[in-house]
Amino acid sequence: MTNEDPDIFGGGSSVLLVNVIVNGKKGSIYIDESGKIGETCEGTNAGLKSEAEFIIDGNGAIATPGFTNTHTHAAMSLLRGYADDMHLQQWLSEKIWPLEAHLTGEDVYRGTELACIEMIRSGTIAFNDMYFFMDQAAKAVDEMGMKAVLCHGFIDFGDEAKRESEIKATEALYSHVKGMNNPRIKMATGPHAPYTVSREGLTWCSEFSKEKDVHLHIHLSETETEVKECIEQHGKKPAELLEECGCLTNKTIAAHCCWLDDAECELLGKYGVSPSHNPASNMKLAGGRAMPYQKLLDAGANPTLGTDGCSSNNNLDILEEVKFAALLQKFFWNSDTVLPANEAYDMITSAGAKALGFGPGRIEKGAPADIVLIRTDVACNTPLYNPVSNIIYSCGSNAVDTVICDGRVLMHENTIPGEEEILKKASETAFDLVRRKEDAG
Ligand SMILES: C[C@H]1O[C@@H](n2cnc3c(N)ncnc32)[C@H](O)[C@@H]1O
Ligand SMILES: [Zn+2]
Repeated sequence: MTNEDPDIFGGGSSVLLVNVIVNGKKGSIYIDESGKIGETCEGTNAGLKSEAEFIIDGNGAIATPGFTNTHTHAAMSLLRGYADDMHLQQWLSEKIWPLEAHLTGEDVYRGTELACIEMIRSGTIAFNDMYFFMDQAAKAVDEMGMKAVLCHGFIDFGDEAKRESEIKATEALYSHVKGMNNPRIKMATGPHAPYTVSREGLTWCSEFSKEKDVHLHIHLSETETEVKECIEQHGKKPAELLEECGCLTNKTIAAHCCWLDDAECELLGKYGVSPSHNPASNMKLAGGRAMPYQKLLDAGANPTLGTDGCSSNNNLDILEEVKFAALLQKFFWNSDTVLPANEAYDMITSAGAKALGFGPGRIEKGAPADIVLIRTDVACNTPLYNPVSNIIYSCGSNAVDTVICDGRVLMHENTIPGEEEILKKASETAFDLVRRKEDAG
């Protein structure tokens, strides 16, 4: 690839991608100054060459729509490797939550920057994030040039005072994001899970989401224990409880969904919910069951893919995740045809983009220019019978060369501006967080 000018990272410029494989054919893609795809055509299109401020020679790369990660806790990148090989409830209550009690806004800013670097490196352009101090997450996303739906993790454990403070945090995030007026950044309500949020809390979140027309992001049926406890406590299965509280809509993203039964899959389908499959996290925390992908799809839900946070994964590599998804579905459901490559590809492109409301997730005229170039002059792409097969089953993120989000180049020739400094700061911040916790006893 030819263009060495560092200004290519600035954004707001027209860019012509030449010598790429787009929608299965050799061609070029013109991106206009507003960050939209002007046109795609076969050949190099000499006419457009004079108009474009930058020309990127893809050298035969595959141009794919950028990928979407529909469930993560980005700033948990700071907790990577902090607590592994534990049972989920013990992991959360004995290790993760006590450390998170010492988190600051600065930690979340640095952790989210680190997460963005990692996501960009695997071709991710958008993500759905649930954490704390989300104004600081928004700052990092704004600067890094990605797209995100951000929510404050709302946890009340049935306590009214706690609920009031979670409501305030959610309202504050709404005002903050509105004030940023950045179309790449949206907010959602984030009731953590049916086992950490009261009926009143769930209902408040669903009503707020409807009133403000924003997404709702929740963990659903990750473990068998939480399903049993939900039935004991509420006399209902988790998805039924969410329906009763108004939490199921086509703007709902439900992470995990491992233990849903057939009737619950039908409920998610009826409301057009987007389930987020998190195979690496589920395997690592030994959830014991894979999301019923085929049942959810057949019921009319919009299955998508997420990495979960870095302390249960332990990375944010969507290309690794999508291979895990395609393999886990086949292994767990004992079916060699379930979740074929083209459907796995849809999960991280069109379905993910639809879930978060960020364009069609396809390379077509008028769509946001969210485009990733994947090198073909590498072993994992040789031979190239079928680009989609290679992306799902053989490519590692080391083949990702260039990442463009809303027309802004975030990575080019494997370089992300400022990366070294971001990694250094994140490492210092992580050690400082652990030290603060230890000092507090
Ligand atoms: C937003 C909240 O969600 C927690 N969190 C992180 N990973 C998981 C998981 N697999 N299941 C449930 N909660 C999780 C974070 O640690 C934070 O406390
Ligand atoms: Zn999670």
